[in-house]
Amino acid sequence: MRLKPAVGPMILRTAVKEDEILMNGQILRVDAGTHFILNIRDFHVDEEYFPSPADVSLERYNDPKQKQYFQPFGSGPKSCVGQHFAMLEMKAILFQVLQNLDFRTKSDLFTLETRWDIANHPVKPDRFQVRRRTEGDPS
Ligand code: HEM
Repeated sequence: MRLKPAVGPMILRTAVKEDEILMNGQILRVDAGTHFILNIRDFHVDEEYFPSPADVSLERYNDPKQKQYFQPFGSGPKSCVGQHFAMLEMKAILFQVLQNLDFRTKSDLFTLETRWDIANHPVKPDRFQVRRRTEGDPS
């Protein structure tokens, strides 16, 4: 969801009124009606928000800054209405699948080439080795 956000990666916004925003240390004047295209993936892999961005670690989300900039569902009043349902559904499915099956792949998630149609998926089919877990396997 961070390295390969499932949906997007662009979030679109339009300024409803004239405003000023701080960008790269400079104040930028914005006219009403200005369109913004925000790339979620770009800031998900920005060193400034996510140190060592290629590393996968759940500990990241104990850090308030990384938690704030993790935006796979967008944010604000136009964010994804299905996000809580989607999180529950994904956790339930992953729990069942990972409890029973062990997946191995030679691919590196950071460099794996993917593209977005509606959802994000690998450009080339990937090869996974799948094995049924047995009792006593390391989790
Ligand atoms: C992994 C699953 C999902 C991801 C990553 C995802 C991601 C997103 C993103 C990035 C947006 C744009 C948010 C923005 O502009 O700030 C969005 C909008 C939306 N999503 Fe999802 N979504 C997911 C699942 C779902 C599900 C399960 C539903 C419905 C049950 C849903 C319904 C919607 C709707 C209706 C919007 C438009 C909200 C609006 O414009 O006010 N999404 N989603």
